[in-house]
Amino acid sequence: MKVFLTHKKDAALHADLNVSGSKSESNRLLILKEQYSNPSIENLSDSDDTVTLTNALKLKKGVVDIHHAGTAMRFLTAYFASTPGIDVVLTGSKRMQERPVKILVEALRSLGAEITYTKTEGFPPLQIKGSILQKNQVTLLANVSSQYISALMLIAPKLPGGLTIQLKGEVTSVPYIKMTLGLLQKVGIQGSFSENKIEIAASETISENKIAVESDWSSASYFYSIVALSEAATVTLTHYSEKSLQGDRAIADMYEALGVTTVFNASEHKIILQKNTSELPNHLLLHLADTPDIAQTIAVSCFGLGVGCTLTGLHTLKIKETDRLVALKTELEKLGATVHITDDRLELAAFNGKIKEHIAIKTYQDHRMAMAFAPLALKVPLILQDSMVVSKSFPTFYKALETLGFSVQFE
Ligand SMILES: O=C(O)C1=C[C@@H](OP(=O)(O)O)[C@@H](O)[C@H](O)C1
Ligand SMILES: C=C(OP(=O)(O)O)C(=O)O
Repeated sequence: MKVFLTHKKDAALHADLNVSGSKSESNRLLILKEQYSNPSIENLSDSDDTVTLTNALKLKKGVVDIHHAGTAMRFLTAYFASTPGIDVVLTGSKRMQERPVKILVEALRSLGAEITYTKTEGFPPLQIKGSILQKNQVTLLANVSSQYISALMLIAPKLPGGLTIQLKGEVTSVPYIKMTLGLLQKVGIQGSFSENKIEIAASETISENKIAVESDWSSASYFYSIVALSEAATVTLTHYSEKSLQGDRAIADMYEALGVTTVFNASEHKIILQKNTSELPNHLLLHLADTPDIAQTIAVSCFGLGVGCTLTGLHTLKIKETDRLVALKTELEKLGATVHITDDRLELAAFNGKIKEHIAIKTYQDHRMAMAFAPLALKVPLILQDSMVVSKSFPTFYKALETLGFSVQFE
């Protein structure tokens, strides 16, 4: 379904919005809860990826289809492989079958897991027979996806001797590993992460029985972009705090340079995004290896603001929901941009022309393509193809746009 987006002239860009819980935190807590029957989770993400994982965790046999959900694929591979009685074929969407999983499968096999590929070596679907994994040391490559490492960390405390994970190569998406460790520690499991070595102690029980998930900072990024592209705006978002387990909280600091000031209201757990009038840079240089999910938001904001940017550390973008580097270049250029990409960086030339109107942006089965481009409707009427992809992480996204005065018409 296509959506036609414009912003209603003179509609006020002021709103209080409720964004649901982080899908990354939620999916980690669901795996812990399945293993320990605790904790109960407040502000659970309403994303498709979290619903998919919740349903998949009820299955013990047969085909388990996790659609587009990368964390579900990786976390379940480890969880199923380490759980006796499980006998499943774990599969996903066509794209999921192109997203590599070999590094994780080999790490689990080295611990004693029974996993075989049913189609293509190195990729889902996987035939998994669960068993108790007896070993407690593993080494794996850390420069492809941190999800492999988080997957091992989440099953580690249930292994008889805990787990020591040795990381090889430059570690990517580090805040997600720290988030996993932070959540384990929050529920009373002992662990450490320093100098490429992660140690997680075995634990029969956990100490916390209730955890509130902070709302999703990757979802918040789209409101930063909206405020940045507006003439004036104040957007309040609930269930956020200044100190976060989510690396994408860095968006608050990054957008200060793009005209958005964040006020942290600690007592009400809110953030208030306000348009500031500081002068924009000509060119922005950002290294995003810690925060890959906000690269699209930033590239589109910069384009709309006429700011050039060099975004580096993007080597993981080509194995996400789509090749995000190619998708960004193709769609930004339709609007008039000049974009240069390599394997791990994107260069956008400062654009001072007129953005092309009524362009149909392709979303490539990628929720973040739709949500990253939507804020440009503040500048020009815009069409998003296959618009419902947003539900992977943010099912109420278009409702939020309407609250902010956007006209949202589906066809
Ligand atoms: O662990 C997680 O929750 C995630 C880790 C990141 O993936 P990579 O480690 O593959 O970069 C991120 O892009 C993804 O959206 C969520
Ligand atoms: C990459 C993402 O998710 P996943 O890897 O979990 O599919 C994302 O949400 O941007």
